[in-house]
Amino acid sequence: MYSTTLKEEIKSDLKSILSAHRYKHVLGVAKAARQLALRNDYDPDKAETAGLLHDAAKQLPLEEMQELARQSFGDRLDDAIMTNGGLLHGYAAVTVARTKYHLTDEEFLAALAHHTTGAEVMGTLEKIIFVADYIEENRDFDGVEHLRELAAADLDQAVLAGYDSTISHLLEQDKLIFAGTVINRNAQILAMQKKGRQKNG
Ligand SMILES: Nc1ncnc2c1ncn2[C@@H]1O[C@H](COP(=O)(O)OP(=O)(O)O)[C@@H](O)[C@H]1O
Repeated sequence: MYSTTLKEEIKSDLKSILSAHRYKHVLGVAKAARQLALRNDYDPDKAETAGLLHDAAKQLPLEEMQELARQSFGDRLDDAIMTNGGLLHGYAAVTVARTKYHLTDEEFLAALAHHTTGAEVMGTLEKIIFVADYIEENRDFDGVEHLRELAAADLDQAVLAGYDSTISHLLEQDKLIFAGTVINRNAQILAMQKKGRQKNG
């Protein structure tokens, strides 16, 4: 399903539609996703393919992203997401994956959709792509090394640190913070607390 042939086809398509900088980032995310999958008992080819496709709609005009997102989500997305390409492109990538590559696996599509916003409940692949986007080898921001260390040790801690990094960065820049990110961060903390309680009996 997530074969070398498919990955090569996707890479060749992306190379022609993305800037060199974005294409390099995408290859970095695919590589990081593969490594995180191997560390977390997940299918590495599926994770690598999701890494390749996560930004497939990133450089389209907002109107095209909106049209693509509507094809998969109808009017279910918040206006705050629908009007912000930075938040919307992952949801638009779902339609690219479905229509261009005939990928229909729900876990796979959710990982594309939620790679920027996160979600209140995330499965392993969603977490892998969310974290890979921060830690891939071309990223160079304050705190990236710490995030890489967390990701190597504990995927859930890295997800939380990812939310924190985005929120801090937006605060520093006096930018709007999509409220869903704060809600999803709280849900991640509660899920980690619950898991800790279960582990400790
Ligand atoms: N909670 C949020 N509120 C507002 N903007 C956000 C939020 N989360 C991410 N963004 C912005 O959306 C854009 C896309 O983020 P992201 O998908 O992580 O980047 P990339 O596509 O480069 O990997 C970034 O400019 C980021 O700052």
